[in-house]
Amino acid sequence: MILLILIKKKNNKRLPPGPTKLPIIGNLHNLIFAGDDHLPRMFGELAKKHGTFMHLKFGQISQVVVSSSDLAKEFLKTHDINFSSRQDIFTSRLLMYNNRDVVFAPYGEYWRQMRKIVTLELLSAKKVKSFNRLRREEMVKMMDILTKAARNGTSVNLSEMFLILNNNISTRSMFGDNLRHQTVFLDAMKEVVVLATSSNFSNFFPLLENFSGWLTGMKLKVEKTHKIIDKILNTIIDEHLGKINNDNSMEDGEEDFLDILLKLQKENQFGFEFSMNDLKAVFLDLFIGGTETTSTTLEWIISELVKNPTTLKKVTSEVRQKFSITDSKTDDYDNNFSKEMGYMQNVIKESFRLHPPSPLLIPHESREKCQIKGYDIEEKTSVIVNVWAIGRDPNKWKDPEIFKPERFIGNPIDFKGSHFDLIPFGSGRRICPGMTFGLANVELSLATLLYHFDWKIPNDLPGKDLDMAEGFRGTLGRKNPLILVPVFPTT
Ligand code: HEM
Repeated sequence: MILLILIKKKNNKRLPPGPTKLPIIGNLHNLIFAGDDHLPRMFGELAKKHGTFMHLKFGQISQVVVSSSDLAKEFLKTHDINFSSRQDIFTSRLLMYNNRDVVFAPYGEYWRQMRKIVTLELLSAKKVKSFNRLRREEMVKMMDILTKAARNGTSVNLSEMFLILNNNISTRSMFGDNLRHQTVFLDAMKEVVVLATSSNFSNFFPLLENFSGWLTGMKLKVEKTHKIIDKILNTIIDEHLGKINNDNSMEDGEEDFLDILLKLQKENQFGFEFSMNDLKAVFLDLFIGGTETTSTTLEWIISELVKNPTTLKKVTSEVRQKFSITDSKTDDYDNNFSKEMGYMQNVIKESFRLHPPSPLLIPHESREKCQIKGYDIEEKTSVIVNVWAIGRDPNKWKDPEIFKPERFIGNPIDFKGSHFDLIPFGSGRRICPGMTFGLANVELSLATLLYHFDWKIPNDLPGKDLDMAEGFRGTLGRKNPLILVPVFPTT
C-alpha cells in the first residue's frame, strides 16, 4: 500500500516535456548519437521538437534545458536564489580541492565570501586597470609577430596567437613574470581544462563514481593531473611567500592575484578558515575562467569581420579615427577608451549573440523543489540555459543567422545581465565576475588589430569563403583554427 502511494506520488509530478527516456541511461543515447561536437545545437534541435522548457535524464542526473529568454529570466532572476548552486561533479571535486573554488562551489556562505573577495579584490575595475601596462606589453609582443608576417606576406594562426596572448595576460596577472613557471603551468593547465570540461560517465552516475572512475581510468588520470598542478602551485606560492616576507612595501598597483590572496590570508581578512588548498582552488578558477573565453571571443569577432567586409571596413574606419596610437602605448590609458567606439561595441555584442563562448553557461543546480510555469522541478535538478539558442531565436531576433551589428543601433540591449535575450556572461548571483577583465583584453586587442592591419584570407580567397564551423569543447570556439594574412594599411 505504502509503495503504491509512493509510486502514485511520483507519477503525479508534472515534469517539463522531453525526448523518450530509456531505462537506466535515460537520455544518454541522445548525447552519444550527437557526439560532443556541438551540444548547444543538439539541445537546440531537441527544443524545436519538445519545446523551450525541456526535461532530460542523463543517467541519475535530472536535467532541465531552457532555450528562451523568458524562461532564462524565470531561472536566473525570478527563482535565482533557488538555482544558484552547482552540481557536485567528480572531476571538478578532484581537480578543484573539493570544490573550494568559486565556479564549482555550492551555494552557501563559503561561495558568497569567496565571490565577494574575487569581485572586490581581484577583478574590480581598479584592479583591471592596474594591469594596463602588462596588457600593453603583451600587445607589443603580438604586434611584433604580426608585423613580421605582414612584411613577409605570410599567414598567422590567429587562434593560437589569441590563446597565447590571453594565457600570458592571465598568468602574468596571477603570479607575475616568472616565465619558467608560466610554461610548466600552462602545459599542466591544458590537461586540467580538458578534464574539467569533458563529459564523462562518472559525472552521470554519482553513486557509481568510484567504480566507474576506476574502470574508465578517469580517476587515475584526474588524480595524476591534480598532483602535477598542486606541485607547481606549491612552488609558485613558496616563492611568493618569500617575496611578501622580505618586502612589505609592495604598492597596491604592483600586486598580482597571488600576492593579494596571500596577503589577505596572512592578515586573516577572510573571516573564516581559508586554507592553502582553498587559495589554490580559487587561483585555478581565475585561469580557467579567463583565458579560453576571452581568446574565443576575439577569434569569432575577427572571423565575422573578415566574412563581412563592409562591416570590417566600417569598424576599421571608426577605430582608426578614434583609437589614438598612444592609447595602446601609454601606461594609463583609460579602460573606457573603447566607449567612444560605439560601432565596435556593437560588433562585440553581435559576436556574443551569435557566438557566446560559454554557450550553455555553467550548469546551475536547484537547492530545493519548486514549480515553474506549472512544471515541477525537483531538488538537485541540473539546469542548462542554452544561450546559443537564445541568441538565434527567430521570435526575438530578425534574420538571426546574419551578422549585423547595426541591429544594436538605438537599441538599449546590452550583455551585462539584465537583458535576457543576450546573456553571454549569465545573469543573477552566478553572473561572471570576470566581465571587466575579459572585456578589457578583448577591446584593446581588437582595437590594436584593426588599427594596425587590414586582414585577408590566404590565397586571396573572398571573405565569404571563410570557414565558420563551430567546435564545442566546453567553450564554443572555431572547429578549425583561424588563419589569416595581416596586411599593412595603404591609407
Ligand atoms: C569574454 C570573456 C568571458 C565570458 C564570455 C565569460 C562567461 C562566463 C559565464 C557564462 C559564466 C557562468 C555564469 C553562470 O553560471 O550563470 C562565467 C562564470 C565565471 N567566470 Fe567568466 N567569462 C569570461 C571571462 C572571465 C574572466 C576573465 C574571469 C577571471 C579572470 C572569469 C571568471 C569566472 C568565474 C570565477 C566564474 C564563476 C562565477 C560563479 O560561479 O559564481 N570569467 N563566466
